[in-house]
Amino acid sequence: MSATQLQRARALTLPSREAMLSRDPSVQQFWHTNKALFSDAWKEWQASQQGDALTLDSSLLDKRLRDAVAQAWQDPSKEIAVKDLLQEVAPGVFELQFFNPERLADLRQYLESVWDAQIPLRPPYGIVLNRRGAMLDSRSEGYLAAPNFQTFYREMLDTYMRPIARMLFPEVMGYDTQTFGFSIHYQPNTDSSIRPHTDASAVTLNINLNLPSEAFTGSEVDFFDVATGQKHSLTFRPGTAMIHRGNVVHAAQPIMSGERTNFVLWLYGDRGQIPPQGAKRPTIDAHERWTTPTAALDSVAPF
Ligand SMILES: O=C(O)CCC(=O)C(=O)O
Ligand SMILES: [Fe+2]
Repeated sequence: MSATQLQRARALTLPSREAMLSRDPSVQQFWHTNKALFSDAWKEWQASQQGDALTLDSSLLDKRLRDAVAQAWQDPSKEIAVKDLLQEVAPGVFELQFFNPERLADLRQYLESVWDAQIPLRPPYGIVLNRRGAMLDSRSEGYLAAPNFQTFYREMLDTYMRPIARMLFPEVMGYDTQTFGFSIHYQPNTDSSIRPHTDASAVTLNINLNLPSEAFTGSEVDFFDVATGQKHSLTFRPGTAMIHRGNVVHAAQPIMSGERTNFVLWLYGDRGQIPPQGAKRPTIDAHERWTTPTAALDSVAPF
């Protein structure tokens, strides 16, 4: 009997961490050569999961957010109800309850099953290589191509993130056609921190996936305010998200105990464009904000 695509994908050996870090050409070739195989394997894996599979949909999200967003899509003049759920926790950094903490166990279990699938997944290595993270966007090599996850990923970006980003940062309008995303996982002694940097995004939504029972210490995210020279250290609570322009300098302090898991989602324009420095904040009608761009998704990946 011939092997299935899932079996074939599982039989492959992931490029070494050293090869990935040195960006050895063989690594890109590995992902490129096996792209269709991995895509088929994820479909096959998903089919094999039916029955005990979690329905990945907006029922995982905070109910108040879900209701306010649904109302704003119906009637954009009511978007203020969404804005009321956002708190500015540092200059230009807004916090919101994104996931329902009580549903995070389901989502995390899904992500565990993704690891158990043993299909090669490419970890993110933007600034540092995060060993227990995965690329989420279809533009990325070795991304999490399970179709139901992809539908959910698009919903997070299209239904939730983009209109919220446009409300807070109107200058991103038009620089928000393209998407990018990855997951990260910190734990002491392996991947524990990230140095100060800006993101190559117009806007970043960083969502925490820690269960209420998963306490951690350290791992504050520092946001640097260039205007005042002040540093604001913020701590994620389960299911909360922080949304900020990509050009805000930020860093993650070392995690001292426990673990932290987040989804990091980006929006930017075609060919990686971001709003020019000091871009004026245009006045945008609410009806323009609550729309989904029709531009084709390009295939440029920031890393
Ligand atoms: O630690 C965090 O949550 C922030 C991660 C981050 O800034 C990044 O991956 O670009
Ligand atoms: Fe970042």
